[in-house]
Amino acid sequence: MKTANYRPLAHVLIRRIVLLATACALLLSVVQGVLTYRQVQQRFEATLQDIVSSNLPMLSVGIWDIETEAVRRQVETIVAKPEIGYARLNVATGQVFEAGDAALLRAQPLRRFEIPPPNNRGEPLGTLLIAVQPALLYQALTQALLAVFIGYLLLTLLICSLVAYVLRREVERPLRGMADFASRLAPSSLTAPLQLSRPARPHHDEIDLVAHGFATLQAAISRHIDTLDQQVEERTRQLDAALSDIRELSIRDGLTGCYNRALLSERLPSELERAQRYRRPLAVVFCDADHFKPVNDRFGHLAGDEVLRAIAQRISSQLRQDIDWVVRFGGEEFVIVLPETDLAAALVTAERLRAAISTSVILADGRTVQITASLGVAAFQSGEDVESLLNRADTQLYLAKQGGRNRVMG
Ligand SMILES: Nc1nc2c(ncn2[C@@H]2O[C@H](COP(=O)(O)OP(=O)(O)OP(=O)(O)O)[C@@H](O)[C@H]2O)c(=O)[nH]1
Repeated sequence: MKTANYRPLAHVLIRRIVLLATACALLLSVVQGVLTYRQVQQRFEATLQDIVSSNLPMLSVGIWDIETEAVRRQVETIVAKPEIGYARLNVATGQVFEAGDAALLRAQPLRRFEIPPPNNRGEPLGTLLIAVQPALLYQALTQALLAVFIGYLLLTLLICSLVAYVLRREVERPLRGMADFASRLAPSSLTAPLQLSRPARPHHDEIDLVAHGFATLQAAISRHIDTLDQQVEERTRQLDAALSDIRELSIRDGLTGCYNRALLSERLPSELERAQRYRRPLAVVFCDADHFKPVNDRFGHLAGDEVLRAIAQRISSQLRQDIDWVVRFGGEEFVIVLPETDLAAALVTAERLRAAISTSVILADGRTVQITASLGVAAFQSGEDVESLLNRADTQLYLAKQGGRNRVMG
């Protein structure tokens, strides 16, 4: 998977939570700001009402008694309040008293209060115009809004930090651990356990389920690989056995179980090479059943086969196990290879073979077949090739046949 586009899930979640929380904090700040603004204004209004209700009666008395100085002081007393920026008293007689910052007159709407006569009967004695002190209002408003905004901001930061910490610990680290584990998985490390080092919890969650799924999958794959290994081992064993069988079939004669000519061609050259190199003796015997055709003619081909098997068995029984070897050269003719054997010893062996073959063969059906064999012996001569050696042994066989059969020549 491409890593360029990779962004940890916990980071995405934290980002979104921070954005949403900030938006919520801003929204709440605005709402809270509006409410605070209204509270501050109400507070101002109450203060104004308070000032007016405590000062209007005294102004009324002052105007009624025409105490100009007292009226002026009263107007100044009103303006001395921090909430009031400017006050102007228009008396019905035309007199004007004012105090405070006259510029505020144009800056904002004025609050107008009628001054009733002391007995509350008759026309108002004048009008009191009041302009509030905007700096104080703004200051109060700003402080309140700032407090609200900073409060929400700190709360948002705190909550986001906690959420980020929890998400990192509970989600990001285990997920990262699983991702690393999955990317490192290889056939050689299939049994390595997934360790997430999570704090102990009373219940399981999705991450535990995925980790458990990993373990189950690993075990299943491991079992599957083991089964495959066993199958491969078993198939290899069967294949080896089949190859061995095929090899045996390819080098054995089906009727007698002796080696065949293919094996002779393959193995005799190396026997000669070894004899040549180490200057060791080696002899070859050609053995051919005498008058075998009449055996077939008289007892039948299957009986002939039986006799051939008996001859092969008799030859093998007279030889050294795992040293000498017998080849069915064709028909009723056998070649016996005698490593580490000189001509004299080979002649002795051949004579033993002849004697073993010439005892009568009792067939499975009880009939008796009398058989003999002629044998020609040749001992390896230094520098000689396979063909020459076989030819010389064959010649000796021919001589044995010519000499009257049932004999050994060499
Ligand atoms: N039953 C059987 N007979 C075989 C087999 N191979 C060859 N023969 C027979 O062996 C006989 C060989 O005959 P010949 O070559 O004339 O030789 P022979 O009768 O043994 O006479 P000499 O070798 O001259 O003593 C033939 O009749 C073949 O049919 C075989 O596998 N089974």
